[in-house]
Amino acid sequence: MAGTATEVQRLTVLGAGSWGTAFAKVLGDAGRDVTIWARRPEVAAEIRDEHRNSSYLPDIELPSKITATADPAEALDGAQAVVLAVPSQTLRTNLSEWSGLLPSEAILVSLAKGVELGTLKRMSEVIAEIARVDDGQIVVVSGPNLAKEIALGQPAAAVLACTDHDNAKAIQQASFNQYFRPYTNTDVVGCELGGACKNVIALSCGMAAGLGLGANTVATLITRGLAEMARLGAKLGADPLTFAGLAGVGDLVATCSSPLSRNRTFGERLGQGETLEQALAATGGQVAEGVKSCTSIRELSLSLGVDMPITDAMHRVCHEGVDPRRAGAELLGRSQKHEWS
Ligand SMILES: NC(=O)c1ccc[n+]([C@@H]2O[C@H](COP(=O)([O-])OP(=O)(O)OC[C@H]3O[C@@H](n4cnc5c(N)ncnc54)[C@H](O)[C@@H]3O)[C@@H](O)[C@H]2O)c1
Ligand SMILES: O=P(O)(O)OC[C@H](O)CO
Repeated sequence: MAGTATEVQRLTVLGAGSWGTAFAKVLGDAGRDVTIWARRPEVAAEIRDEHRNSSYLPDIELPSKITATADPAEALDGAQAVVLAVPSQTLRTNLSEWSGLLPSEAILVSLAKGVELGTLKRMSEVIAEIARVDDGQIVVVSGPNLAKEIALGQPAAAVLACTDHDNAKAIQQASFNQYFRPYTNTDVVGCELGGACKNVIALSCGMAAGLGLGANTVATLITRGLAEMARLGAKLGADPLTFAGLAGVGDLVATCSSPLSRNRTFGERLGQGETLEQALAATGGQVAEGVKSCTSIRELSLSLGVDMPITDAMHRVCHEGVDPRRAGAELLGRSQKHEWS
């Protein structure tokens, strides 16, 4: 943990969705110069000229420190840190298009919470592969960070995980402000698994709510969800303490209980009887990562021999047409066991 963190003043955020825009605001409110890349030129123009992103964060005024462009080369020019704020399943394609433009020394900051379908890789693994950087150059952001609340300036904390403490510290200094308190951590595996797995558990909690079930059921799903993500983490070398922290319990509680969560809302729609297609159509183009990550995390758990029954149930409801009530009954009817076995 020796060394001095470089001061990061100029950052680029690639992705102008909910979290990319809210995180850019965090950085701007911390006094940093931020350029957002937006896929749609009209979104870039609105951010640059009117300091708003009405598609994703209506009614939020963005700091004047933030500018935007739809040209990735212009966005990345001179960046000391590059924040990747696109969905986990498109990150590989997005990053492949940008990799030749990334400043070689820039710290790469990952906001995405998911496990890639097919490769079963965590986001930092995808970034290291495509950008050809060491893992010490990649900082993972995780924790209870519902974008709208952060954009409103409501107090929240996060974890910045990196194997290189100085790089985590540099992003900590760049993002710390009056309402956003980032902590550093070196457990990248645990922080990424926590962020990806909690989306699947939030689907299940939403589904329970959609079925008219109450707080006991939700608390059971959160707690047993924590147990299954911790089992997966243990198998992959994560620090068990991470799951007791912001990237574990913290994010589970926020995502599984807030109506602002896209994953919880998605699950609620399924619980109310909507089909996958109907629930997808209602997302307004915003990503509910758990819908795809339930499949990749399930495959990962099967390949490692880790029991993840809630994740398995969510995969079967989302992708095998199993009725939520039946999935719930099957979860309850599994063989009896010790709490920690
Ligand atoms: N929204 C939150 O509260 C929040 C908080 C923490 C982490 N996250 C994570 O951050 C990541 C991004 O989430 P978000 O909320 O900003 O998502 P979003 O759906 O609001 O925005 C996604 C952004 O990616 C862009 N994009 C680029 N290429 C794309 C493609 N091929 N397909 C779809 N979109 C593409 C979109 O234009 C959009 O600007 C996710 O992994 C999410 O789990 C979100
Ligand atoms: O809206 P969700 O369900 O993608 O959750 C957002 C964040 O990950 C909460 O920390």
